[in-house]
Amino acid sequence: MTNSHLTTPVFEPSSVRLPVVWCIGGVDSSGGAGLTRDAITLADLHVHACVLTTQLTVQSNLLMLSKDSMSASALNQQWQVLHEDTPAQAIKIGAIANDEQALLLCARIQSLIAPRPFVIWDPVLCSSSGGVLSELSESVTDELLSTVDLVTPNIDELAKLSHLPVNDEKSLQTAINRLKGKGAKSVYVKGGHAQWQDSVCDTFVCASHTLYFRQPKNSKGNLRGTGCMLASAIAAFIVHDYCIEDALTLANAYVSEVRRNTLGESDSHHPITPISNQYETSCLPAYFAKTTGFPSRAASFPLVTFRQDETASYDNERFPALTRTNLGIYPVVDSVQWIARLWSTGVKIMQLRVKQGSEDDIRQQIKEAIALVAHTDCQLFINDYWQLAIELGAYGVHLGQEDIDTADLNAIRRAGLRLGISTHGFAEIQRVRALNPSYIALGHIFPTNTKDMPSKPQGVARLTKYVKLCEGIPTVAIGGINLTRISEVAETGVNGIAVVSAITQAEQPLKAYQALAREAGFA
Ligand SMILES: Cc1ncc(COP(=O)(O)OP(=O)(O)O)c(N)n1
Ligand SMILES: Cc1nc(C(=O)O)sc1CCOP(=O)(O)O
Ligand SMILES: [Mg+2]
Repeated sequence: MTNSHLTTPVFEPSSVRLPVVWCIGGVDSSGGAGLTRDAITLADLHVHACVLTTQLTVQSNLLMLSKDSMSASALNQQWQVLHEDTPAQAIKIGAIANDEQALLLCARIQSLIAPRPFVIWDPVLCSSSGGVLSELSESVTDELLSTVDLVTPNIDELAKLSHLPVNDEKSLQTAINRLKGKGAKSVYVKGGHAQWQDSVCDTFVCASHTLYFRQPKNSKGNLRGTGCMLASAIAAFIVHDYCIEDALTLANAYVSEVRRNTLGESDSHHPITPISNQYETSCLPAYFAKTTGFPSRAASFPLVTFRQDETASYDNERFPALTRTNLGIYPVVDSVQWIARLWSTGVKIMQLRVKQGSEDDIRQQIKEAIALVAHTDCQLFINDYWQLAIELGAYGVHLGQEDIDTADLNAIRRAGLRLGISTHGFAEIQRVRALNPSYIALGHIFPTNTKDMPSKPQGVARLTKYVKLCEGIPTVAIGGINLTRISEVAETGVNGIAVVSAITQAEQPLKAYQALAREAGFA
């Protein structure tokens, strides 16, 4: 990973009004955690925070002195007023004082009309300064678990919620399954306290898949409120319309960046020293979180994997570099006839993406396409058929996310083939950066009719951020790019622009290629 700064403007302008997140939790008088931390985090990430107070806790950085809970009716009143005045796009729940408050919240959330706001519960049972914040019965805890969309326990909280010991990978998985059995829709476990791990590995489990987010272990200082920060940041990225996987990746990167900004890179800080007089706080080193805005350092982003052992089977070496990285227009075509038609334009990169035909026909097309460009400087990539590409000596292979699980990446690299991989957001980019491919494709930028896409169009503002995050690895933009849109795509600094229909559906494809190249400033 590089240490470069991603200096892109923060959030793409969506609307005049800021999106709204409701934070429901306790006031921490020290300002280290709780609602204050939530509101600071949300403001830092361009979100308006409404605060619904469950309790007032009197805390210093070291200890909790007292707490006073709101009545459920006072909490209800806060909800009612805001519901009419400033509805939430997401709700972040922190410390809930008692069963009465919890049941009120469950009833309120369940009565929200679809599409209801995304609800995250950070089940802070104890404060990091010591002291119990939440005393919930098992049945009420279970009701909450099945009501919210995402619960974000640390290891100790997971053990308490599941009533199971958590002390290794297996018991962690068993405890997560127990929460799922109780109706939890998705669970994000913070691995910071997992002594058995040699990196900090957070685990996300939902109905369809599991993701792991890894950061190097950081023994520096004890920054309070990072759990609140993480859950609030997830809510912020959700209301900025990121999918859950990207919101988690960004929130993880955000906390890592704030931590580094506050505690620095070295271990030369003063450890927090116990104090003799519990009311005397002036000698405490002040670890007041220094906010950073949208995470901007590539090194702050976690490594994302879809299996615990995902990287274990990789050689961890780079794939061969592209011969030239100023790629220009990258035609993606569905037959060798197109390759024959286009190579004479001087095109620097093409892809054969055949989706129909017998195995013999596909083999023949790949063979002919390789022969056609053999004595040119056109870098030809074969989509999907990595075994044939190796066997027939292609220049490179292009694979999608699902292919990574089944293709033998080491065999592709050992055979000397270049590898391009598709991505559709921050989580996938972080998965793929670790593989050191020859290029990373970033899609789909605009709506496309060529392929059914499960993800949303990314837009140019996000593309700009992706290009910076991929620094050091060539990038290719794809999806819905045509003559009208191409110049703004080229301005993001992407190395190549892949198109299907803008060339193959054009009346005069060769002229269309030239016009696209001119408009993008590549000609
Ligand atoms: C340059 C480029 N980017 C993305 C894709 C999509 O590849 P993949 O995810 O493998 O999907 P299919 O193309 O196989 O439908 C691509 N082909 N080229
Ligand atoms: C094949 C493909 N892959 C995409 C991705 O985002 O991974 S978008 C896409 C279709 C691109 O076609 P057009 O240029 O006609 O929009
Ligand atoms: Mg493919």
